Amino acid sequence: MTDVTTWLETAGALAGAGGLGYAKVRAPRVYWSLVGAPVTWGRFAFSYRSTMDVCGLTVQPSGLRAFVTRNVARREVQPVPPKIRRIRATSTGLRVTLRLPAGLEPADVMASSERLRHAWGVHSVTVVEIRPGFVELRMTGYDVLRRVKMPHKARPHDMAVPVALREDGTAFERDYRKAPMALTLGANHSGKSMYQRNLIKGLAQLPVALVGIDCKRGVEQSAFAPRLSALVTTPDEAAGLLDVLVAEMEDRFDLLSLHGASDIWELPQSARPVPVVVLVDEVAELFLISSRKDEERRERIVTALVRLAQMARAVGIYLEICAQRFGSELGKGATMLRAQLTGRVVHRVNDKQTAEMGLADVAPDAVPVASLIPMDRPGTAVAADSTGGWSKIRTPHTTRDEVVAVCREFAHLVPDLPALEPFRPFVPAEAPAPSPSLVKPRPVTD
Ligand SMILES: Nc1ncnc2c1ncn2[C@@H]1O[C@H](COP(=O)(O)OP(=O)(O)OP(=O)(O)O)[C@@H](O)[C@H]1O
Repeated sequence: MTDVTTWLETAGALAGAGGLGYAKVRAPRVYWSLVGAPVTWGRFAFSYRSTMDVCGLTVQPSGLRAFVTRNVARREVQPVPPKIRRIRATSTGLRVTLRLPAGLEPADVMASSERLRHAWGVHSVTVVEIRPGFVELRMTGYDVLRRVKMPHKARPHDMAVPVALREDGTAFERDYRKAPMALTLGANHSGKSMYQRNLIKGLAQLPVALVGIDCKRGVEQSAFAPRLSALVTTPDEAAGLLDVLVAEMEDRFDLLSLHGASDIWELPQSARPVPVVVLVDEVAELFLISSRKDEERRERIVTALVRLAQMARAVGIYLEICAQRFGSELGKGATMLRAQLTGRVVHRVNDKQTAEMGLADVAPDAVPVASLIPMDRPGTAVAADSTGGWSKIRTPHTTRDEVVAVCREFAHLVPDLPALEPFRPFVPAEAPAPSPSLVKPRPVTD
């Protein structure tokens, strides 16, 4: 058995010494498919039992099984590892489904993931419980977050948008029906706008209304105007828009009670109002005030945001809030609002407290991971949800022009929402392509 593993590794090393060594660095996906996958598969298949044994992931067989092995098969009784139910190679690694024997729990396998990673020589091993008694080992053969390529099948659907890639090679989806309100934190240049850009690219293709609040005078969101139902760029305008959204929420609640429904998704499609996603680029701009006379506006904004965050899920109004920090220093209402934002994505932060603001209440284990995101990896973040689960993700690098093109292509999906009409951004007409000149050029020497 060991001979075959060694042979496979030697074959891999020989291939690596030639052109494939270059592929390992420049095109890790190609290298993985040609060399990494067969080598890892062989290593896994031939060392599975012994690796599980040394990692403490075996149990003593049941009395009957031990009896049969000893007396019928006449073999030595050995500890039993989890049964392999399925092995699948993907473009980024291997997926193995294991049935856990009585006496082992998913946490035992998770605790050994680092040892398994070294034993099989892969980049990472992530353990996911897929249903009671079954876990999936997701191995990646190389660092998939170095150059992010989203899986082909990842497409926006229902109210879910694949927005980034997880460390285990799967797509991270922002699902508004699972986590209706979300907070994205990160220092300057950590990749928050790139995250929102990817989100807008996906949302633009769905039948939803997009509302932008970008108090950086619209520098981030105004380019996406063709697909926006509303855009405001100053705190004063934001206060007006939020009042309109609260009124819209109340009207929608009246509609729900008329139909005896508790949620817009229970309404028949013909009566269902269109979902609205409100994207706030930098929430601190809405909280901060420069003079006493701004206090009343701030109070209005914060009250409206808190009311929307608390109740608007049922009527299909969702908040997507970005901030550099989001602590009590922003003033009254900040922590109350933060507590309502269940989905959390934390990019690189400047201090541990900011990571704690985003993650300590939903996934405390993830705080050290978020604090250690390197500066040269913009777009990398820790995404957590209220179930206590979290994963390391990175957004694909998407240019503004790509998103603008998608917004133009799907501009016809901007829904008819009369209440938002006064906030509809001005969309400059596309410059017509220069038509071919009918005048025949003449040489100047004539
Ligand atoms: N996933 C990514 N892959 C590669 N580069 C990225 C990624 N995300 C962001 N960047 C780059 O990092 C830089 C900062 O990104 P971005 O503007 O999104 O950060 P930000 O957190 O919004 O910053 P600020 O708060 O200053 O607006 C940009 O040059 C962007 O191209």
